[in-house]
This record gives sequence, C-alpha cells and structure tokens, in this order.
Amino acid sequence: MPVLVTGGAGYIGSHAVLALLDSGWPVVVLDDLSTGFRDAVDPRAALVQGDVGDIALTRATLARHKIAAIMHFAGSIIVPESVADPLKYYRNNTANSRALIESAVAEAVPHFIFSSTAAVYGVPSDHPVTEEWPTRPANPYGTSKLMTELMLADTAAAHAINYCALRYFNVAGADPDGRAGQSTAGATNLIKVATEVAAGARARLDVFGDDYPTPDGTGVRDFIHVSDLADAHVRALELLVEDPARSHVLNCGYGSGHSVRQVIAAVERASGRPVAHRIVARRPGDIAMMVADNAALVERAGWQPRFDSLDRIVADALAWEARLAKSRARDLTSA
Ligand SMILES: NC(=O)c1ccc[n+]([C@@H]2O[C@H](COP(=O)([O-])OP(=O)(O)OC[C@H]3O[C@@H](n4cnc5c(N)ncnc54)[C@H](O)[C@@H]3O)[C@@H](O)[C@H]2O)c1
Ligand SMILES: O=c1ccn([C@@H]2O[C@H](COP(=O)(O)OP(=O)(O)O[C@H]3O[C@H](CO)[C@@H](O)[C@H](O)[C@H]3O)[C@@H](O)[C@H]2O)c(=O)[nH]1
Repeated sequence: MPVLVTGGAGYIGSHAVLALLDSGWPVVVLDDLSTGFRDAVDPRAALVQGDVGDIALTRATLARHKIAAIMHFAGSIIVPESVADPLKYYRNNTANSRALIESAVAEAVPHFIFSSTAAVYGVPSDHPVTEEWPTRPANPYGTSKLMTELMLADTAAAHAINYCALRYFNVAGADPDGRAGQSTAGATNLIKVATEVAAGARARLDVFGDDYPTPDGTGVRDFIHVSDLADAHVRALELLVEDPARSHVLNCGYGSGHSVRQVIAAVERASGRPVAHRIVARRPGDIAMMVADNAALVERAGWQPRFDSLDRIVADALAWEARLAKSRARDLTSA
C-alpha cells in the first residue's frame, strides 16, 4: 500500500516519510523543492519533483505507483507572509489542494491525510481547545487551511474517499536518531530560533512581548515533538483504513503549555550556554496562549506520545543545529 507524501522534502514531511518507512509503508514523495531539500528525503523513498497543483503529473504519479493514500504536507507556511500576500496562500494552499483532491478522486485514492493547523481556531476564548471549538481563523494562512478542510468534508460526502485533518499545534524538535530536522533558512519559530542562538548561528532572540495575561507575561504554546507528530500520521492512516466510512478532524498537541521564558530556560539548560535575548514589542497577530485538547487523537487513533517533554524537544533540536553547524563548516572548508 504505497503512500504519496506531498511536501516530503520539508521539515515535517521528511519526518513522516521516516515514520511511514519505519512502519513498513512504501513511500513516494512529491515535492517542488521550493522550501524543501532533496537530501531530506530518505533514499528508501522515491522522489518526484513537481507541483501538487499539476493535475496531469499528480494523476500520472498516483496511477503509476498505485497509491493507496495521500499525506498532504506541501504548502506555504508563513503567517505574516499570508497577510501581505493572501492570494499566494489561496493558490498554493487552497487551489493546489483542490487540484490534488480532484486527482485523488479521479484516480480512486481511498484515503487522504491533511496538514491542518491550530491557526483555524483564531483566538480561542478558553483552553484547552477541542476540535468542536468554533473555527474563526485570524489570518489568510489559517483560512487557506480551513478552506481545504471544508473541501475535504464535502468531497468525502460525495465520493469514495475518507480523510483525516490533523490540526498541528507548535511543531518542534528533530528525529531522535539525527536522520532529519528543520533546515529551513530564516525560520521564525521560537524553538528553532532559540536553538540557533545557542548554536551560534544567530546573535540573539527577540522575545515578542512580556505583558500577556500568562503566568510570566510571555506567550504560551503547546509544543509537539515532530517525531510524535509524524507517528500521529501513521496512526491516522491506520484509522482511515480501519473504517473507510469515517473521517476525522484531530488536534495534535500534548495538552500542556510552555512560555517563551520556559523555552529559553530549557535551551540554556540543555546547551549549557546563555541564550542572548531582549524583550521587544508584541508581534502583530500573536495571541497569548494556544493549548490543545488531544483526547480525540489519543482515544480514537490510539496515539501515544514518546517524546512529550520540553527538555527532550529542545535536546533533539539542539543536536540537529550542531549537525547543521558542522555541515556549514565543511562547506566553508571545501569552498
Ligand atoms: N511548522 C509548523 O509549526 C506547522 C504548524 C501547523 C501546520 N503546518 C503545516 O505542515 C505542513 C508542512 O510544514 P513544514 O513546517 O514542514 O514546512 P516546509 O516548508 O518545511 O515543508 C513544505 C514542503 O512542501 C513543498 N511544497 C510547497 N509548495 C509545494 C507545491 N505547490 N508542490 C509541491 N511541493 C510543494 C516544499 O518544497 C517543502 O518541501 C504545511 O502544510 C504547514 O502548513 C506546519
Ligand atoms: O523569535 C521569536 C519567535 C517566537 N516568539 C514567541 O513564541 C511563541 C510561538 O511563536 P512561533 O514559534 O512563531 O509560533 P506561532 O506563532 O504560535 O505559530 C506556529 O504554530 C501555529 C499553530 O499553533 C502554526 O499554524 C504556525 O504555522 C506556526 O508557525 C509566540 O508567543 C511568539 O510571540 C518570540 O518571542 N520570538
């Protein structure tokens, strides 16, 4: 039962490829390498370079490899960019997903797993957030993802396909065996930035506001280890195969929050170095807190996280930064 992983050369997709291969699923990756890396794709997987919006290419790929399920990670992911250039997000996230879903239906692919986001909830009025919470995205990125969820729901009602939309909270860390990690240049995510500072790849971390209504005044998020998230995808796939009549929308988080200050302290503990930082103004569009209720993922999919501690996430992220620093040094020597 081969699985097509779109965006499999990216950060989260490359970890899902490892989780699938490790569980015995053959994998074909479809990626245009716009933000991904060829060498992030495990050599056990086939790589097709191209755009998920290219229906001729996706149909041919689905048919040639007899694909039984699609995991759709490909997309654009930068929230402020989505505010400045919303139509890019409605094209690459919404329109290209529509094209991929059309190809899936045309080629009778029975299962579809979609990378959604906690951003579909906008500014929740309480925590933890369950899947029944109203969806009111606060930016075009969140709207572009919610529109894809809605297309999937309508498509599953009309055709022989079921789906699982996984709403990720804050994804961080790296493969515990050092096989993959986040290589994105200029990433803006907190743990990536803080570990880059500890590794000497950035001068300093800006803390966006310390006057939020949270215990220490800084923002609180539910950080999930990328390998636990990858495993949730394998569980979700098994769930879809088990009962093809049923689709699911599942939060992916641990149900506990950590503040920006707690993250800085964890990185300092793990690296043994101070993380240079300064408090600056709040970042426009940020919210005080976002924490998942993950009961549905645990109970329905039988998901059991293995790396649910901030120290573990930070340790694996730091190990990946050390590898990146080594390969930068090698490139400089050979240049
Ligand atoms: N990183 C997070 O914290 C987070 C949180 C919630 C949801 N997500 C979602 O998870 C998914 C993966 O995110 P990531 O952090 O791994 O990002 P990433 O940029 O590392 O990976 C995206 C991958 O998709 C590829 N891609 C982009 N557009 C494409 C297209 N039209 N056709 C083919 N390939 C294309 C890129 O080359 C890249 O390899 C995205 O859909 C994102 O919206 C991420
Ligand atoms: O340099 C930084 C980066 C972040 N933060 C703070 O750290 C927290 C987390 O920020 P970040 O890591 O940028 O994540 P979010 O803004 O919460 O968004 C992430 O999590 C969402 C789901 O909850 C996804 O939809 C987004 O794609 C993903 O970037 C927030 O309080 C930020 O203000 C800083 O103080 N300094």
